[in-house]
Amino acid sequence: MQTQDWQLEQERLESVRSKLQARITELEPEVAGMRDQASEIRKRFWEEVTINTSTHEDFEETFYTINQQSAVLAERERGHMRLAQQWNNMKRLLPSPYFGRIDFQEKGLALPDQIYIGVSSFVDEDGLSFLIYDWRTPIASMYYDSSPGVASYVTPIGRIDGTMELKRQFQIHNGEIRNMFDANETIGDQLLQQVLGKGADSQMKSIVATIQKEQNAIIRNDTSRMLIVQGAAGSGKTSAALQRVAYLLYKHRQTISADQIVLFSPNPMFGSYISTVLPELGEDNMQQTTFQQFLDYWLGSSLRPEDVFDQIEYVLTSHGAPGYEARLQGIEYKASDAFLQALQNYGNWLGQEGMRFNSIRFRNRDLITAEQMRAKFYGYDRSLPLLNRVVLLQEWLLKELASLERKEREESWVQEELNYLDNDQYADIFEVLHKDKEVFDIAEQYAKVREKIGNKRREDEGDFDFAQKEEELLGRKIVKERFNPLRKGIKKFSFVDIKGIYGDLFVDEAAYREKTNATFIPTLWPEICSQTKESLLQNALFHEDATPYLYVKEMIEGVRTNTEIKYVFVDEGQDYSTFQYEYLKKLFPRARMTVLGDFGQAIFTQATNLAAADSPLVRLYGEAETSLFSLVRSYRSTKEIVEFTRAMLLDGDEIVAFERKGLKPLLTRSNDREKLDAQMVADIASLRAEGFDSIAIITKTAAESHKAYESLQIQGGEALQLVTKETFNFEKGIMVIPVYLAKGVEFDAVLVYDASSGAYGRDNERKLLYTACTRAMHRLHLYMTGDWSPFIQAFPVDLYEESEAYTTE
Ligand SMILES: Nc1ncnc2c1ncn2[C@@H]1O[C@H](COP(=O)(O)OP(=O)(O)OP(=O)(O)O)[C@@H](O)[C@H]1O
Repeated sequence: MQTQDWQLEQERLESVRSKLQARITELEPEVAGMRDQASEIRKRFWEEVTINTSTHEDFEETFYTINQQSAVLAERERGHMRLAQQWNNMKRLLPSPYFGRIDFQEKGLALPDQIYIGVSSFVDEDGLSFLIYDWRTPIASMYYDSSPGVASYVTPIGRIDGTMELKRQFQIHNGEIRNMFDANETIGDQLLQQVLGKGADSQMKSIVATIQKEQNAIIRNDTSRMLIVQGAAGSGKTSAALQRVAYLLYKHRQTISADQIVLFSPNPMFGSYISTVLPELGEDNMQQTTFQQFLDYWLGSSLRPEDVFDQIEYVLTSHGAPGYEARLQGIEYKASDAFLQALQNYGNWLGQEGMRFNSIRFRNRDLITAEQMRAKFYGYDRSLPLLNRVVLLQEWLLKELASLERKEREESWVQEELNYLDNDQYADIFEVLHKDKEVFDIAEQYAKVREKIGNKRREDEGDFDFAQKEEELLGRKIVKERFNPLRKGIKKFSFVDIKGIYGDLFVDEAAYREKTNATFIPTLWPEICSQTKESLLQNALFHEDATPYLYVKEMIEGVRTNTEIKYVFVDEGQDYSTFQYEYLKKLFPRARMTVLGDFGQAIFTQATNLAAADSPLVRLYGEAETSLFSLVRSYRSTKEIVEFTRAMLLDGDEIVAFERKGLKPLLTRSNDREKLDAQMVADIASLRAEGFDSIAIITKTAAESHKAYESLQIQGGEALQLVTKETFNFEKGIMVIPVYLAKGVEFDAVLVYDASSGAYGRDNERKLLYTACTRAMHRLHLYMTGDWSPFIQAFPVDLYEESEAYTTE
């Protein structure tokens, strides 16, 4: 790079920075002023309006004044937000205003444009010349998509053709150009090398300066209803997803806001890991949740749904336990398309027979029996959908209940309860009654009606037996209060016995076949049935039953929907079953979906292959509305680690390593676990000394994490953090973590605690080991006593180094 170029760029940088600084200083009082104004209006809101409701006209006038005042307030607040956002953007730009430049000669124009690209736009005083272009503008897409030469970009009014004459990358810190490269490649590897060579952080970073072409296509795709990304470990799926959120928020800033986007993440800790990316880009965070939180919310009060982590812990630790094989078959079947179809058929069957209801009981007797409900329900027109009939039944029940409530007032317990009211309670209710104008009106009306019906002269005030009437009213009130929970229950459909209806699926094979028309039934069905019933009996739900249960519940009670959400993102999408996707589709009917995942990391039994030709995901919205992207280049790990890890997968050949050099993975064995633990502690110390701050000891299960944590401490391991499913914050340091909780995150160095054939020998453990090893950015160590996992034994020996544990106690 010419010194002169460098100097010119530094001068331009200084000029842009001083303009930024000047604008920030200029806006500062305005921003503060608007804030004060808005809060002043808010404070004086009620002083400005006179509430007058004496006549209809006064009321209307009051109403309009309030509306007007709130419109003024809202406008000021919007103005303040816009200004504050501009101001914040400029402050964010100041230390490093841009990271890229392209010179673009548009066809037909005389001179090329210099386009500088940063995290947001900045326009010169003339209001026309862009000193910095936001990375999300159409013109900036060329920076990611094209190399110098013929280039074009698409705007809302059509395609613009021309030639890219220069493409330059910058690393700018605190107003100084630290590095500058002219790139021939789409995005020069040099800069990416530097970025990827850095240490892991407890928070993910934005990648806008080095987005790769194939990632850019995902970020900017705005046509598909369903966008599926299958990508190797470390290929930037999560990164692409987050920059995509920022892109959508920019492109649709007039119509959508961050809270209309929801991201499903694999565990709560992951939420903390990615929480700073969007704010770093000047955008608000989208909503974040886990599927588990959803299940707990919708099922939690009536049943205890097992969480996915307990399920996987069972799968990984209970081999050979009674019922294990059946449970495994059950997990697989209950996540399948076949079961979904069976439940839909079950819905039709229930339309004709077999609905179960809960009697409505009061004071130890049935007010309305399940039998009455069944008769009523099947008395409705059978061509009506199940759901409509349930609603009709609900309406009928509410009416019935109202008349039963009236009758109940005559029951002796009401009088008894009145007698038992102590003086204070009586006085309280009495007082309330007196204050309650409505109740007086009722008493008054009651008197009038009596007068009419009985054709009797209305008693004088003095004749009116207030004591008696009030006692009646008290009685009513008591019954009403007691009936309230029943009413609420009916409104919440508690008269439908969902538990019984779901349980009826698991009686025996013949019944199941009859109710569902199922053609395929797992071989261990009788055992699956007894396990499921047993768990329901204890008011618990296996994880694999939770979503199907919810599906049946909603088939009968109606689907809860959220029409506000416009985009749904599912990270680690391979871990969701067909059911879960069907459920998400129903829950968010107006949303577009982006699903990112890696079948190579499908460690849960209910996995979905995102990219398979018959993937249920493609069927969800249909092929025409679905786009499938594939990312094969792995950015996280060094070349040596990628070459080692991809050899674990059956189809790992297509994974491409990014050219970043490091040490080969190190395999350490010993016959003595204590000695091995001592070796691990010594290795951790030397990794720390080399400057690696984030180190994970990855175990297969939570149980093994506890054991490892304790024995490493005994061997002198200090400052270890034990990560469990309850850990919400991802912190830098040395952590002991089960592999399924380390999904999606990364560490400078990974130490696999036990890579023996005992730990990772079965076929379903291959992907677990792959997931564990692919968390490593710079160093990977594996330890074991006994024999190496067969997935490692099969490797060519030049993929790793070997050593014996040498430390002695
Ligand atoms: N274009 C890029 N520029 C710089 N860094 C990148 C780029 N793409 C990915 N990375 C980095 O690579 C690492 C892995 O990215 P990310 O976590 O998004 O991958 P992933 O596909 O979601 O991985 P996994 O499936 O293993 O969870 C991160 O450190 C990320 O910052």
